[in-house]
Amino acid sequence: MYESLARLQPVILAGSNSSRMGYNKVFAKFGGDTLIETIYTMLRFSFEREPIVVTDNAQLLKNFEPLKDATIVEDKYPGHNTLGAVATAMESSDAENFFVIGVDMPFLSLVVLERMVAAQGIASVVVPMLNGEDICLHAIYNRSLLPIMKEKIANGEKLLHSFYKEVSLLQIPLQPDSFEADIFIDINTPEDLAYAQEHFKEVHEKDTEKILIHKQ
Ligand SMILES: Nc1nc2c(ncn2[C@@H]2O[C@H](COP(=O)(O)OP(=O)(O)OP(=O)(O)O)[C@@H](O)[C@H]2O)c(=O)[nH]1
Repeated sequence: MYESLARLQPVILAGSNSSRMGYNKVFAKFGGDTLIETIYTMLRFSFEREPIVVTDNAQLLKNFEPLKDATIVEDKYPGHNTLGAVATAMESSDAENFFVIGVDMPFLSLVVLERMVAAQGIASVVVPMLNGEDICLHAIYNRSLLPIMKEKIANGEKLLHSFYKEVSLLQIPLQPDSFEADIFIDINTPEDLAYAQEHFKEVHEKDTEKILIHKQ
């Protein structure tokens, strides 16, 4: 089932602004662990390649015991946010395709992921789309994007989708109000965290076959 994910390089963006959360959300408690552990473990068990964690403070994460064996790289383009972080990941791995997820998105749908994986190779970005919005931090990026990303960085850009209009892009539409769409929660505030915690229980009860969660 997970065979098609084998070549993908999973990447967790774990920068630590967290201004809406009020504390570093990387360490927010989620499902008994922290968000970073939840995602890291989930990806480790689901992908063949070891996840790369990209952060603006590598030492902080290296000192965190549950990540002691993790590959943690520090942003090579500080101040260039998610755009710089993905470029950093590409420069730290020889992989062709990168599955990029934010540390604040603790669920993965196998159904959506399989659709994305099937589409990789057709376009240089494969991104789920919900209500007309691209979910940039749950998407697959091809290495061929690196030059345009670096060009954007040189021009002062920070946003990952700054180059979307200039490259081949495949959007995977999600049905609003569906179970699939429901798991695309990103956690920005304490209220989001409380909601996701509640949702976490529901997801467990509902459909663990289709959802990758860290519990094995
Ligand atoms: N490595 C890295 N990750 C980042 C950076 N900026 C944002 N991220 C990650 O990208 C994801 C989405 O970022 P935001 O939702 O804007 O999170 P944030 O900037 O920490 O939070 P706010 O300050 O509330 O906007 C989160 O997983 C962040 O950890 C960055 O400069 N470097």
